[in-house]
Formats: sequence, C-alpha cells, structure tokens
Amino acid sequence: MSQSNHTINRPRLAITLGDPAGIGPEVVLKALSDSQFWEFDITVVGTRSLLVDTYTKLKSIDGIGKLVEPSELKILDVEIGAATIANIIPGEGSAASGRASFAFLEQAIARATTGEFDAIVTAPIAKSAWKAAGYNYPGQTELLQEKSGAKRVGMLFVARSPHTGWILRTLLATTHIPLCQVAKVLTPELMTQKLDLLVECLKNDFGIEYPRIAVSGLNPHSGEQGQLGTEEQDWLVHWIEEQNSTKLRLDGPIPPDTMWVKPGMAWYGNSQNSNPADAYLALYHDQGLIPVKLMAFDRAVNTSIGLPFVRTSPDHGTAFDIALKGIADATSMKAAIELAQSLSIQRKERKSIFV
Ligand SMILES: NC(=O)C1=CN([C@@H]2O[C@H](COP(=O)(O)OP(=O)(O)OC[C@H]3O[C@@H](n4cnc5c(N)ncnc54)[C@H](O)[C@@H]3O)[C@@H](O)[C@H]2O)C=CC1
Ligand SMILES: NCC(=O)COP(=O)(O)O
Repeated sequence: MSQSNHTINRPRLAITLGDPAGIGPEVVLKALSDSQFWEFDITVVGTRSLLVDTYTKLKSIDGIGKLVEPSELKILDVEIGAATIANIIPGEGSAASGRASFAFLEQAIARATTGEFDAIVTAPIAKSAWKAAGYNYPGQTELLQEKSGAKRVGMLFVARSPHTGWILRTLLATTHIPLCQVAKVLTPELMTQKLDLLVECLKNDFGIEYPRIAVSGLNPHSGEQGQLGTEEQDWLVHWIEEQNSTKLRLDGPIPPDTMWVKPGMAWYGNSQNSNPADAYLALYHDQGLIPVKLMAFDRAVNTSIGLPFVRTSPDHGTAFDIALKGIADATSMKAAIELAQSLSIQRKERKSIFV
C-alpha cells in the first residue's frame, strides 16, 4: 500500500490491531480497503498470522464486501509466541488475547516515542483481558500516558455530524473510575488541568482561538441550589466563574440532562438557532459518552490529548458478540484514521506538540 513512495511530509500512522479475539482486525481490514487511505503511510502493528487468519475466515463469508489483502499492507509483525496464538479464541477475551493486544500497543508506543510514527490509531482492547493477562491499566489511554511520559492526558471524543457537518467535541473530566468515586476525584485542580488541555487542543488542533465551552453539572438539576447535591455550590460554580476570561467563555454548570439538547439540535439540524458550544466538558464517563454514542456511535473518534504524538481510536469496543461474523461496521475506524492523519498534518504545520 505505502511501502514505495514514502515522502518526508506524509504522516506516518501506526494502526494497532487491538484485541485479536474482537472486531479490531476486521475493522482494520475493512477500513484499509477504502481507496482514500491508499496514499497514506500506514503501518499495521500486530501479529501477521492473526491478521491473515482473520482475512481468510472473513473472505469465506457470503457478501462480506471489501477487505484489503494483508499482503498489500505494511505490517510490523509482533511476535507473541505460538502458545499465545493458540489460546486466542474469536469472541472470547482472555489472558492470551490481552497479552497480544498489550504487546501490539507497547510496540506502537515505543516507536512513536522515538519518532518513528507520528500517530497511533488503536483498535479496541478489552480491559478485562489486560487484567487477566496481568496488566493493571484501566485502558489504553493510561498505558499511552505512562509509556510516553506525558504529564497530563485528556480523553476527547470528536464526531462530525453527517446531517449538518457540525463537530461535536466532548472531553471527559474523569474516565475509568467507579461512579461512587467520581465526586471525590473531581476537584478544581483536576478540572483546571483538563480544561487547559482542552483549550490547547481546540487552539492547536482545531484552530479555535477563543472557545466557548459548556460545562456540565454533577447532580440532578445541577444540585437545585444544594437540595440535590452540593458540589456545584461548594466549588463548581465558583471554578467556572474563575475560568471565564476575554479568551475563554465557559457556560455552566448546565444541568446534565439538558446539557445535550443544543448539541442534539446542532447534530440533527433541528434548529438553526441551537447555538452550540465549541466543546462540552462532561464530568464522568457515561455522562459524556451516552450522548456521544446516541448521536454518533458509528462515527465518533476517541482521541487522547496531551501525548507527544497523535492518538485516535474508534469509539466502540471489542464487540466480542459479533467477532468474525463479518458484520462489524468500520466507519468509526475510518474516521479515526482520517482524524489521525489530519491532526498529524496540523501539528507538523504548526509545529505544536503537547508538553
Ligand atoms: N478504545 C477501546 O479500546 C475501547 C474498549 N472497550 C472495551 O470493549 C469491551 C466491550 O465493550 P462493550 O461495552 O460491550 O462495547 P462494544 O462497543 O464492544 O459493543 C457494544 C455493542 O455495539 C456493537 N458494536 C460495537 N462496535 C460495533 C461495530 N463496529 N459494528 C457493529 N456493531 C458494533 C456490539 O456488537 C455490541 O452489541 C469492553 O472490554 C470495553 O472495555 C470499549 C470501548 C472502547
Ligand atoms: N469508553 C472509552 C474507552 O474505553 C477508551 O478506552 P481507551 O482508549 O483508554 O482504552
């Protein structure tokens, strides 16, 4: 695909296969069959024999549609050992599949940190499979942060509406922690760190100099003046007021249930006057991701901001229930590759990186 005409300015993208028992290899094979990527400089990071095996099995399914042949790909063949390969069972996340997906990501990170890749696009992994393999990371984001030495990281979801072209950007203030810990972990300091990352990203990656950001409340009706929870009164209202400046406008705390009405209108084109914000700051995982997935499950992209290189990922998981059935939708993977390419170009041009 891209071995021959390498040019210095083309971003070098790594795509990891994710958990090989899930739909990662399938969405990679489907996405890379799209001619829009044929001029991209892409290296697939994973075990070649697993990819070839997935290709052969999918090819035998009637009406499977387009798949790229593995022989046309540049593959960084990651050695995981015959015993691990033998224990990978499609549709079942296991210690073996976790060992594999961890090894793929480790390889990609090692090479991105030395500058061999400009961006990593990650197919999904199962956090439970990593745990079974003995790796105690809540997700790929945390491994990326640790191994790249980044001081701060933010989990931002980006999706362009197919109805209106409007772009939804949602940052999660907290990510993979139990719900009962959210109120304890959320602090003004954490919010400031995440907001700073978001503002830098909006400016450097999306060219938005003076952003307007909507911030969600934590409690029903943002606490209803303390009657339904006190975090808003205790610090969140004050924190929002403090952040507002001539260069940045924060709206909120917006009651979490109504926070998503305007973005919904902007997404579906139900109103010309929805006046959506440039980005949405959600306080916990499901508060931000339920609306993202309702609007854009087929096309949202998860991007880790704050790393020294670009990282994107489809918004979906390993989908073990449909592994090797040939029905996995690759739209979100395609969007993740497109975003990795455009962010890499943008960062090269602006010479901007997160520190
Ligand atoms: N970036 C990552 O590595 C992510 C990993 N995960 C992990 O994935 C595992 C499974 O998570 P779930 O909550 O079940 O979410 P999931 O996204 O894997 O599946 C949810 C539902 O959507 C369907 N689905 C998902 N992707 C699809 C696609 N591309 N085409 C067609 N149907 C699709 C699945 O069949 C399933 O019915 C968990 O271990 C989770 O931690 C979840 C989200 C992101
Ligand atoms: N729900 C988002 C998610 O699970 C992303 O996880 P990861 O990319 O950090 O592995």
